Amino acid sequence: MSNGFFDVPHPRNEPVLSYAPGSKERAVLKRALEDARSKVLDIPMYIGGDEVRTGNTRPLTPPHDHKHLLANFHEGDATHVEQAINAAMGAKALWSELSWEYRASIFLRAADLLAGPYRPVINAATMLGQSKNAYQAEIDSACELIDFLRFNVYFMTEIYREQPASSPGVWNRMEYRPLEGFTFALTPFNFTAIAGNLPTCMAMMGNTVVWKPAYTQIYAANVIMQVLKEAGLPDGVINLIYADGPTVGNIIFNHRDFGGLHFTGSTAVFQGMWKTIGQNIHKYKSYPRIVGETGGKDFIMVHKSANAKEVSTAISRGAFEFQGQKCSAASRCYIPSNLWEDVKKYLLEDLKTFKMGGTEDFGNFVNAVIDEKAFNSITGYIEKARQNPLNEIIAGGKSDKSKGYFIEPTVIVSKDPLSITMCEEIFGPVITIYVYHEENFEQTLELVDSTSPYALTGSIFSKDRYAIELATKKLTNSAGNFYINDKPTGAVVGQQPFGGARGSGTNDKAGAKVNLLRWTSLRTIKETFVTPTDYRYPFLDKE
Ligand SMILES: NC(=O)c1ccc[n+]([C@@H]2O[C@H](COP(=O)([O-])OP(=O)(O)OC[C@H]3O[C@@H](n4cnc5c(N)ncnc54)[C@H](O)[C@@H]3O)[C@@H](O)[C@H]2O)c1
Ligand SMILES: N[C@@H](CCC=O)C(=O)O
Repeated sequence: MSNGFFDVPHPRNEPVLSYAPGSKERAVLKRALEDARSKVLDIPMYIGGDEVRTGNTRPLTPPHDHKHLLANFHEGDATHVEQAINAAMGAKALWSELSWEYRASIFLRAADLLAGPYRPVINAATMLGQSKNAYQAEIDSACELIDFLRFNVYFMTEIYREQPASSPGVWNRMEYRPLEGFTFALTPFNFTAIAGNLPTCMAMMGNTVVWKPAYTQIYAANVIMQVLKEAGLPDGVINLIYADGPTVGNIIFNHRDFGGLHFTGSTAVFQGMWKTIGQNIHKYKSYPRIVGETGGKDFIMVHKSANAKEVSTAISRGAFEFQGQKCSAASRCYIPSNLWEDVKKYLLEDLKTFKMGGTEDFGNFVNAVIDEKAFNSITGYIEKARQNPLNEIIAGGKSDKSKGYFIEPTVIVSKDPLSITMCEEIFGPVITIYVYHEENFEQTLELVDSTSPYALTGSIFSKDRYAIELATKKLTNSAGNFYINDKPTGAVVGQQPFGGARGSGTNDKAGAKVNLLRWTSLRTIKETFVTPTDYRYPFLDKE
């Protein structure tokens, strides 16, 4: 029984540890990396209370060292998708009726476990499984995931507090029910925090979940599941399965009790699923909620008044951190002719100092791309760009997949602002730069807006306030996250709610109250204290 209106701890962003040479956290993380490297895990699916091993195993290897075996995971098939749905449906009644503060406690405890004993474990898993260096793993798998859990609990209580007005003699109440049926979380490879956030924020609101991560993120997904179990998540609330996407989708999107999709991944996959859900709409008990955060072709737009060194630094970090595999990564840049020579000089100086290699060497700024398919796709774009006489590759362009999937950070300068690499999402360490005449700022803003179907992130660099205001207005719909004098990556939960519109998704802002609202179905209750007993209006017969 719960008697009390409880306040949850006010969330603060988890401090980012530095991993400086000689620091305690660096030593602990190094040990966690050694420990993880020294064994081969056997990773099951988690369905209901069971660890499910099918015997149909597939290997997991570090992208930067693909001959080293980290783990084998057990792949499932259609029967496991059915089992996961049944487990989610079976757990629903108890979970949805559990008082919210007990649900909240589980996720707050998970956050503290991640901030404490599991921090090196989940960072090491992300560094090895996804080839993310220590600094990038820390902001993702530790800090952002911890923030998602703590802030979402807080946002949940803000939602529950929102209640309607009541007139005299009446008490109106708003009840925040979970969605009917079960929900589905489909998560990408690139952020451990996103993989953890999508299923947990639905579960927090009282839903039960079938969760399918990208195969290339399973190594860290397994740690998330261990943390949730240790935090006390009851069996069947989140069911983690590994089966190929279309197999899973085919069963889930044909199920009468499918209640909602929480997706992050590529635009093409999202659009395909939306179409299937639309075609099947008559089969469902309710209209499923559909939330998808998808691709981007994120820009840096520079005004003639900008500082060249600031711009080159934003390119170095915005385009090449985590090998450009952030949906927010800068991949097209518009530089005025008066600044180009300086920006180019500083950028090439930076690139010469980049070290590329595995994640266990903390000096490497650049690591490997996620897998061979991504390697082939990205190098294919570079080769196509090389063949275009309007392009010049001024840095990088080489690659080697013999030990790991390494691609040099690549800078293409294009005389054609609509060349392929200016327009399409590449999702790798490649940026294309278009140098415009310094007096053509306004026309170039129009080009920025119309070049790509996406609208995820973008930056304006300028010292001129009029130019900043003009860009902010002209690019109103070009980005869901817009940055002034900063790189377009690195959104922080609670500070820059994240997501884009147009081809980049439904813009339901990860790590924000508006996102949690999608996972609840409101019931309005009106209670009348003195119920009328006469149908006549008070003065009906007094005329
Ligand atoms: N907007 C954002 O917030 C955001 C954040 C991270 C990544 N992304 C985007 O994600 C993409 C990179 O991630 P990815 O390569 O893992 O994306 P992806 O679309 O290939 O995969 C995402 C998930 O969908 C599954 N999947 C793939 N094809 C499927 C199908 N036909 N049916 C059902 N499921 C299917 C995958 O197995 C994976 O679990 C990029 O486009 C990037 O921009 C967007
Ligand atoms: N939220 C992250 C990007 C997530 C997508 O990959 C950022 O802001 O850089």
